[in-house]
Amino acid sequence: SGRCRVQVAALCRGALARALRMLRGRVCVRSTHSFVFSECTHGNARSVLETFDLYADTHPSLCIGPQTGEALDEAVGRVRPCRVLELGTHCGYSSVRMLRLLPPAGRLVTVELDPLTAELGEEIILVAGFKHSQFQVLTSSSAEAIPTLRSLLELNRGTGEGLNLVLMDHDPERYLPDLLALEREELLCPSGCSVLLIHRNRRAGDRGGILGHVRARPDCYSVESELQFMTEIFYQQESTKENK
Ligand SMILES: C[S@@+](CC[C@H](N)C(=O)[O-])C[C@H]1O[C@@H](n2cnc3c(N)ncnc32)[C@H](O)[C@@H]1O
Repeated sequence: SGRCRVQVAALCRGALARALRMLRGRVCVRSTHSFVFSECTHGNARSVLETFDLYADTHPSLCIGPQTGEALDEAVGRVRPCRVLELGTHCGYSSVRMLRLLPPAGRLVTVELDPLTAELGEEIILVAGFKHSQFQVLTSSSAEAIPTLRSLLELNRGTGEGLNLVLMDHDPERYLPDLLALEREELLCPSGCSVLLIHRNRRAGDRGGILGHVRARPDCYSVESELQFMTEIFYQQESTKENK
């Protein structure tokens, strides 16, 4: 019974730790949202981003922040994507960063697992001045969202259409399975798609095994750049490459 008590105590500690983590996550979302909502100039995406950065100067924050944000801006400016997928909306910081740089026909689908976070993130994107014709927030896990994207984005198979940019900042454990699902569903644009992976700690050094997958498939993948907090991989189907 001694061992049983120890096991019960360990279970309780695990449950408590999980509950605290969730609570902290929610506190972070609520306080980030209310700070940005009350301090920014509504309708002004730049002011929204500056207010997020101001908040992160003095509070813990899950947003990618200005440094990685600039690397993201550079990628969006270079790719000029028409169709963007973001996994992990959180409060909408990276969504706003990308939306402000999309070409006029550009559209963003962003996926957030937590319903409260999705709601608050969506509100911030609207506050920044973007319209539902430009973006959509899906409240679901990435695994559930991916199979719905073809009809949502009105993509027809075999027409060469697809996502031009994917930003993964949800859960490094999901990076590889979600990339495999995007491949399986033929959602990556055959003529080229940049996949940006955010990594925040050393443990995510192998980006959840995704780099192994990419390096084993040189026919359709290359590693474009590996920055401190962001890795860019490029997908292109061999048949669309010139002068092979
Ligand atoms: C680090 S935050 C994203 C930060 C955001 N890119 C930014 O810069 O503001 C990660 C978010 O992903 C969400 N998330 C975690 N696992 C997920 C999954 N499997 N599918 C969708 N969202 C997920 C979390 O709820 C959290 O809000």
